[in-house]
Amino acid sequence: MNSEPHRVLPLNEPLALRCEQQLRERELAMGRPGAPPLMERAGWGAARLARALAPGARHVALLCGPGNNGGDGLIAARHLHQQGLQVSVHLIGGSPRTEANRHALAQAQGCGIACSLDLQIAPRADLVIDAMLGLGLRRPLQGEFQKAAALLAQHSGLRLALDLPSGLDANTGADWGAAPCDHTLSFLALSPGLFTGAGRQLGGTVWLDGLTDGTEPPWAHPPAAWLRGAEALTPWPEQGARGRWPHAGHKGTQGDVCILAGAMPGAAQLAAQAALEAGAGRVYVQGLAALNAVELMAAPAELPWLHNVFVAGCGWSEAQEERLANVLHQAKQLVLDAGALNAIAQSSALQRLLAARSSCAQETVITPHPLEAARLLGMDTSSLQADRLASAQLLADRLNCTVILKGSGSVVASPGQVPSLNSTGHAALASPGTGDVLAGWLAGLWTQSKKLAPHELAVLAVAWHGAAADLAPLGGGPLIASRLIQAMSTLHPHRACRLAPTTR
Ligand SMILES: NC(=O)C1=CN([C@@H]2O[C@H](COP(=O)(O)OP(=O)(O)OC[C@H]3O[C@@H](n4cnc5c(N)ncnc54)[C@H](O)[C@@H]3O)[C@@H](O)[C@H]2O)[C@@H](O)CC1
Ligand SMILES: [K+]
Repeated sequence: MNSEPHRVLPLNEPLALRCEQQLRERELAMGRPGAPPLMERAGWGAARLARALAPGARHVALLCGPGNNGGDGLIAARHLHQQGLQVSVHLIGGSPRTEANRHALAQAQGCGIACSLDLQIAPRADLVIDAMLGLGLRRPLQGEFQKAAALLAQHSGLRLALDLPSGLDANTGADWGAAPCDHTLSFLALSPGLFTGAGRQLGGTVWLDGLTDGTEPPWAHPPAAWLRGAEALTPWPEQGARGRWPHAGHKGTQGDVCILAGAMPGAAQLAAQAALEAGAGRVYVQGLAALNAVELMAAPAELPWLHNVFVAGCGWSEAQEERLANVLHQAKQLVLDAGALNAIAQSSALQRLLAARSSCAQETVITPHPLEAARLLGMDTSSLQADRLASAQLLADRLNCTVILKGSGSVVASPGQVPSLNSTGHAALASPGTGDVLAGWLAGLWTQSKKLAPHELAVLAVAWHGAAADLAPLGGGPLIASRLIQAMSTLHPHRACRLAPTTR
């Protein structure tokens, strides 16, 4: 069975993301004598998708680079020309540097396609295909490439990138000068860089053509990362969790959460409300004079360390930091955010305590945003953001815990596991308090779900958080944290199941 381009999101199942090296190995493993070259299949897939995305297009302009990415574009140009479209090819970066590109160029010219060194993209082109650079990107765009990217960014036609937006780093999502595209068609497998860093912003709607004919060998290595998303919610695997309370269940059977509040009461309140809505049996808050919801409870003076999931750090100031060592010693299951993370960043003793927790059968999930993660790693934020996957993994390995590195394409990393990239959510989530909601929601799920590992719970919570934002009526503005809790709550499939209650 021959593959064809299909839209990647929303996901039906976890999707393997492959680094450049794995894609190169795969290309070699798939090239068999007698089979059509992969580039031929890629160009054909690109032409098909171009027609589907812009069925009324009459004029297509292609920016083709000197490597095999340019070759994909030249083959697409040939097919589009043969289908009767007006096609103009702009050769960027000089003469072909690969045999396959040379062959594709000769074929395109042989069909009578105008291939020019002129950079001016026809303003009337309905569709512009970016085939300048793909996996072979090695440095920031300069000269002709930079000019072409600037023209592409300003063009009014639909923009389709082949394999990757030219200038986007496949492995890391670092932006080396790419123009944002409306669509990206990737070949063989998806790169992590499309889903984190600048990738979500630059790639637009992502499509995949595996270039398979059903006879390929299996991949030789585990993926570089898993792409996760709303699929994590559907088979919510834990009986009795989040809304699916057993028929004879009650608040005492669902598990409790304890939020350790700080100087800014709103943060703890949001985390507590989120834990409650996530389905925790009882939610205690310690350290607040007044609680904003009647369902929340003041924590007892003697904290029940063994039976609660604890959340520490939301709204903390320095005054709360001195209790952190005790929390790290005592809490069996612990979510650490914000102020707690900044305290740990400044203290190697606290870092050692945190790293030692897993050897005492204590589990921890930390939820840093990029600045907090950079402080924990002792690096600057831009270096951390330049490779979010690697940074999150380094942090997880160093602190021996599960890390949720927030931001565009949140990363979940744990020691010894393939990291995950989250595909749900958007910038409206970056409003004040949404991090507190995530920490509380995670704790609320965790306390009901003793069988799921922290890594999988973190994947689930992050996907839920983003999926609620994807579905909430936004009106274009930021998503207010308290409204996000409501959106997360109503998103749960069980809400719909209320119409047909079970007797289980
Ligand atoms: N790997 C695979 O399995 C497949 C690859 N194919 C295509 O082949 C592409 C990879 O081809 P290549 O390895 O030839 O790489 P590219 O076509 O991405 O570009 C490589 C060339 O660009 C130069 N270059 C790198 N960075 C530059 C910069 N910033 N400014 C100017 N020039 C720069 C390099 O020196 C090299 O000459 C993929 O992205 C994909 O489009 C497809 O044909 C099918 C399958
Ligand atoms: K490209």
